[in-house]
Formats: sequence, structure tokens, C-alpha cells
Amino acid sequence: MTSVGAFTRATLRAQRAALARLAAWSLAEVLPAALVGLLTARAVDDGFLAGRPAIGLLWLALLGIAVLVGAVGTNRTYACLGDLVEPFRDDLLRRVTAGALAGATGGRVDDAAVARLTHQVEMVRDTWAGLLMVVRGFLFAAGAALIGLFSLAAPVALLVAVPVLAGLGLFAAALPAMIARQREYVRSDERLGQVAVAALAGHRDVTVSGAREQVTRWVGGHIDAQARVERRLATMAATRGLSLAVGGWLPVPVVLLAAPWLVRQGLGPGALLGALVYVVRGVQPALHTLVQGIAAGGLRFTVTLDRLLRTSAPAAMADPVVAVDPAVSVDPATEAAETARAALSAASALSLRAVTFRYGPHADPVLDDFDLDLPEGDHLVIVGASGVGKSTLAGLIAGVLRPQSGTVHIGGRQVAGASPADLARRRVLIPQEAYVFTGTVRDNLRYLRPDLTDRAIILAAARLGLSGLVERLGGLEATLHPDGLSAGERQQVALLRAWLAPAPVVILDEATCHLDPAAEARLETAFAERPGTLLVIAHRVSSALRARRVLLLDGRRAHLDSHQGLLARSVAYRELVGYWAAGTQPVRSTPTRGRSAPLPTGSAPRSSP
Ligand SMILES: Nc1ncnc2c1ncn2[C@@H]1O[C@H](COP(=O)(O)OP(=O)(O)OP(=O)(O)O)[C@@H](O)[C@H]1O
Repeated sequence: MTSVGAFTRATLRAQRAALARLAAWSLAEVLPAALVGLLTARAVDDGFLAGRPAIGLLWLALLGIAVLVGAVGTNRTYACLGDLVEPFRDDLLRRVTAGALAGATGGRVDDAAVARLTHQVEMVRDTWAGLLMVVRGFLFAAGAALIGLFSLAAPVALLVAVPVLAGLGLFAAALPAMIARQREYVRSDERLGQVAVAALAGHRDVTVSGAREQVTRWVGGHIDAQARVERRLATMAATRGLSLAVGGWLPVPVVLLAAPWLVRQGLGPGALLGALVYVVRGVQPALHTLVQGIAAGGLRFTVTLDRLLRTSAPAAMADPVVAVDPAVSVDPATEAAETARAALSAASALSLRAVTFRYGPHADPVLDDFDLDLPEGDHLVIVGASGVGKSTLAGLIAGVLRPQSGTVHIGGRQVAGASPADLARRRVLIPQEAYVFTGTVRDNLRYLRPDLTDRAIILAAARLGLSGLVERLGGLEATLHPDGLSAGERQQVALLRAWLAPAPVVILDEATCHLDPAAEARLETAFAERPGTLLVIAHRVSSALRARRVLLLDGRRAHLDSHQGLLARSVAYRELVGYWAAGTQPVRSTPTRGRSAPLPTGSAPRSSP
């Protein structure tokens, strides 16, 4: 993909002749800026202060002529600007439409995308034109003022140049951070838009499924994130103010403070006045225009052009329903795994310490003084009779439930008090009844990671053996209606979404109960191979066979071991396996842990070897 720098450099190289014409007319434009101080000094020293007002007026008349020449220069620079900007626009447009068409081979052309890209190209063209004028204006105006100043009074030129260069240096040093903040702002703005659209499109399902509070927290998290990004962007305005103060204003007191010394060196009052005119009429506005112009248009230009060049790359425009290209040099399964790995930024070790949880103030605890440690990358299956507390444990780990006492940590950071956005980055929980909302298949699958490309989704679907499902649903563009899906299809959509999620911890709470054993095995294996930690609340004994370790909650005690180890050591586990083999599910026996016989302190397992 072409970078912004490479693209603009190539464009400027191709337009050398137009640039030279622009430079020539810019010289004419800045004639008054170059002469204003010199002519003012002459008018004052040789004319008005010398008692010869006619001479003074003559010098000012010369300044008037210079202003007229400057006006012609300004007029011509705009004509030259068109010669520079239009080829830039044409080149960019050629690229983005070619990218859109290449992405559409084998499918239809996305008219809306082409229209959107064309509109963005026009925006970039306008900001490019503004940027050229701002940078050119600064170079010529500040250069002319400094040259004029140097020929009028060389020591003053040196006194002024130092703070001007310091101000410019400050601005240049802060520029990368400003670009990063601006990029952050654009991304967060887009994310918020996507989230708002998804929440609005699915609002009926959200209401029906009682997920209003959860979705409100989710959208609220994005709004808070946007506010944080905007605050960070605002601090950049302060940096700009500082560089303007140093480069634009500091030279004035510097020259005034040095005035007695300059007069002793033989500088006349007219020359001193002329020098100040160069500073306040030449250097200061030039610097102001440069800093504000780059801050406004320049940052927008860099970020928008960067995105445009990225999104117009043919790979990113792949048609949602096109199958994976067999000629692709990277193994799709590897690339899909890379997608999952690239997303995982947080650590995945889990730790529960002295956790006690009850559903009501007077209810018996479901978990009492419960400890559990899982190292990063573990694959654990949680088993136990119905009602023993498996889903409760999953909810506590996921941060959906809050323990009355004790702590839960994911990746060394406490779950309690984490924002929904932060929690979503650390873990994903798929309950038995999977959540699917009315919206496109793509939106449903990108719900937890909106920056995913279509290609990444398609590869992941292939990796999980769900390409057929995506095709059956009508492709990524098709609209999903939750009511029109079977429970198994809903689970598969939710599982693919979870696999693509950025969270390093995945908790499947009977999330494959509506699938056949073969599909369940395929999906569980894919999740086990995904980087990070996997917790499965088992629905069949086969899940326990696949896991590295099994956690048995049996009502009084919790045991943690391998499947074979538990078979050998635990009667309760052997009974459970027997029930499973018979195709039934045992119900929690009485007395139960957390009811009449809570789990004794220290009886819960610590998984560390
Ligand atoms: N929202 C709730 N309010 C009150 N009690 C609850 C609530 N949810 C679960 N319980 C109770 O907490 C205990 C543990 O329930 P939990 O759903 O965690 O068990 P489970 O092992 O996952 O069961 P199953 O295998 O049937 O899903 C049960 O006695 C259950 O009745």
C-alpha cells in the first residue's frame, strides 16, 4: 500500500513545472512583505523624521506599487494551484476507483462505496490545495520578512530568527503526536457511529432480550472513549498555542529589550520600527497561518488520505461472499489464526480469590470462599450437576456477576469496576442462548471488533467450518433476522463472533448445546487452538476429553484434574460421566454446597502445578 508521504512526494515530483511557476508568482506575491520594513524605515528616517515629508510619502508610494505587484502575484498563484491540485485529484481518484472495481470482480460494483470514495477524494483535494497554499505562504512570507529584516538590520534578524526557529521546532516535534491524536479521533468517531447504528438497528431485539442495560453500558463506554480522545486532542491545541507564543510573540519583547543596545550600535528609530513591522506583519502572521493551517487541514489531510489509500487497496475491497482465493500465498487457516492472535493484547491468566457469591442477601451462597488459578493459555472444562453453580462461576469470571466478597482477576487486573469496554477487551462470554441482533451478517460478526476486514471474517469462517453458514445466510451483506434462525445457527454466529473478538479469555457456557457432536468438536477444537485461555461449561463428556483439565463442582467440594485423573479419583465424576453416557444430566443433590454445606475454605482447587 502506498503511504501518504510516498504518494504526495510522487505527485509533487510529477508536477515540477507547475511548482516552479507557483514559486515564481509567490516571489511576486511576497514583494510587499519583503519591502515593507525597508521602505517604512526609509520613509521615517529619510523622510518624515528628517523633515522631508515628500520623500517619506514617495517611499510609501513605492510600497503601494509593491502591494499592487503582490496582488497580481496572489491572483496568479491561484491559477498555478489548479495546475497542481487537479492532477493530484485525478491520480487519487484513479487509484480509489480502480481499487473499488478490483474488489468487485466476480461480484457487483459497490456504487455507494464508489460515491463515498469520490466524495472523500474531493475533500482530500481541497485540503491538499489549502495545505500547499499554507506551506508555500509561510516559506515565502517568513523568508521574505527575514531577508528584508536581515538587509535592514542583521543583528535584529538574528535576534528574531532564534525564537522563530524554536517555535517551529516545538511545532514540528509535536506534529507526530497531533497526527496520532487526530487519527485516534477519526477512528473513535467511526467506531461510535458503528456502535450507535448497531444499537439502533437491534433495539427491538435488545429490548426483547432484556439487554438494554448491557447495551446502554456498551454504547456509553464508546461515548466515554470518544470524550477521552477529544480531550486528548484538545491538549494538542495548547501545544500549538505554545509554539505560536514562542515563535510569533517572543521576538517582539526580544527586539524591544534589545532596543537600547541596537540604538547604541547605530540603528535609527525608523530602522527599529521597520524591524518591528517585519516581525508583526511578516513573521508572526506567516507562522500563525502555518501552525493553524497544518493543525486544521494538514492533520485531516494526512489521516483522510491515509485511510483512503488503505481502503482503496484491492484486498480490503474484497466482495463479502467471494470464497477465499485458492491461489492466495498465505495459508488461510494460518492467516485466520493470525487475525485472532493479532487481536489479543491483554494477558489471559485467571485468578479467583476467596470468592463468595449468593443471589440474594438471605440466600445460601452458590460459591463460598472459592479459589481458582488458571495459567495463561489453559483449556478448562467445568462440569457438575445441573444447578450446582457452573453458569454462576462463568458469570463471576466474566464480570457479569459481582461477588459479595473475594476478587476475580483476568490478566492480573481485577474484573470488578472495569468498564464494559475494558471487560470486552479481556473476555468474551457466550451463553447457552446466543445473542444475535437484526442487522447485517457482517455487523453481527464484527460486533466485538468493528475494525475487521471482510477477508478476515471470511477466513475465520473457513477456519471454523462456517463458510457454508455465512453463504446460507446470504453473505456478509445480508440482513439477519434472529427469528428466522435456528437456535444452532444463532449459536454458530455467536461463536464465530467470539472467535474473532479481541478478548484473550473465551467462556463458552453450553454455547454449543444446539449443535451436533461433530460441529461441537470442530468448533471447540478451533477455540482451543485460538491463542488465549478457554473455559467450556460442558454439555457432553467429549468436551471434557478434549480439555487439558476438568473442574468438577460437585456441591460440596471442587476438584481440578485431568479427565483421567478425575475418573480415577472422583466417584462424583464417574457418576457424572455415567449420566452423560446415558444421555441424561444429573441434578444437584442435597445437601448442597452453598446451601446446607457450603464449600469449605481451601477446598477449592488451585490449578497451578
Ligand atoms: N438469577 C438467579 N436468581 C436466583 N437464583 C439463581 C439465579 N440464577 C441461578 N440461580 C440459582 O443458583 C444456583 C446455581 O445456578 P447456575 O445456573 O449457576 O447452575 P448451573 O450449574 O449452571 O446449572 P445448569 O447446568 O442447569 O445451567 C441454582 O440453585 C440456581 O437455581
